[in-house]
Amino acid sequence: MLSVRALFRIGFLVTLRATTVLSRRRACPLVSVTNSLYKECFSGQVSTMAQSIKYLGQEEAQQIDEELFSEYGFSVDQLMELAGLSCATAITRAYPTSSLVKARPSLLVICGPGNNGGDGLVCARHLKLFGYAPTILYPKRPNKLLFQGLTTQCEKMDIPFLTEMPEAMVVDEAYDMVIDAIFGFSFKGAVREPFGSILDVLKKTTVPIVSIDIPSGWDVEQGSTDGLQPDMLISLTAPKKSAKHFCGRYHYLGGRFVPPAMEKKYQLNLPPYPNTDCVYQLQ
Ligand SMILES: NC(=O)C1=CN([C@@H]2O[C@H](COP(=O)(O)OP(=O)(O)OC[C@H]3O[C@@H](n4cnc5c(N)ncnc54)[C@H](OP(=O)(O)O)[C@@H]3O)[C@@H](O)[C@H]2O)[C@H](O)CC1
Ligand SMILES: [K+]
Repeated sequence: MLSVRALFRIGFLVTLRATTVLSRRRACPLVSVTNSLYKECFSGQVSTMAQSIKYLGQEEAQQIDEELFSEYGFSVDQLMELAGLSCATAITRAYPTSSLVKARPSLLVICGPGNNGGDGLVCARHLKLFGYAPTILYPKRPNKLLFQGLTTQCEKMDIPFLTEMPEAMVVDEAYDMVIDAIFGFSFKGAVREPFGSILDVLKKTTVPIVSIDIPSGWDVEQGSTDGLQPDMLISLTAPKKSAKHFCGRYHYLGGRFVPPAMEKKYQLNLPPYPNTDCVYQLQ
């Protein structure tokens, strides 16, 4: 006899499968479909697994970030290493090298001027170790030791750096995908150069785009109707409100570093990461 708990578990797996099929059809807005499926299938204990993960506003995301440093004693490079590693792990799960079409699994990693860009540098380094061939575009580099160190590490790993953004057709020909590490949760206002032109090129490309934390150029809470439409989103710590408008195929959660007391204080309701995994597939 199957227990009630086992039945809930089976229902959960069936829902995940249905969600995957729907997402491959790029049904949009996907998340509301997903949520209604969850609501339909689950009432009770299991529903707390995915249904009630908190979607953070911009100020709350920045507050949590600040508190991790000031109250919990983490350093930026510590969290950035974990964030970047989880991004590389999620990408490896969604796009294993064997599934890519180019002779070499070539990725273009575009890094912005803040910590989201730092996550991109760390992610590129780990992807190289995982057997991919990343190339980095890092047009606006902060004058800080942390970012200089991350850049040196990539250079020493023979990861090439581009001096300018290639045209959309060149991107499609040369790379299997683009990793968007341009802006994260501190993005505000109209996009300034050189990133406006870079995002314009990205909107014309057809290869899959993987966005770290937020699709760059999207309002952190409202999303965007005419912005990037990434194939994959990797939310760090907890999804931001704009993630409700994500219509791509894969949504992962990474950044498994939140202390339980903080999770409780902000009622994040994070899902249970399996075993020692540093990522959790939300969709
Ligand atoms: N706790 C966590 O989850 C961690 C997340 N990490 C990652 O960090 C980012 C947030 O990093 P932050 O440095 O605060 O911000 P951003 O990377 O989003 O970008 C800041 C830079 O972007 C420039 N900016 C902002 N708006 C615009 C715009 N409209 N046009 C052009 N440029 C813009 C801004 O420039 P300023 O001139 O305003 O200074 C900054 O240079 C988070 O999303 C995660 O990816 C950590 O790695 C680990 C902890
Ligand atoms: K991004």
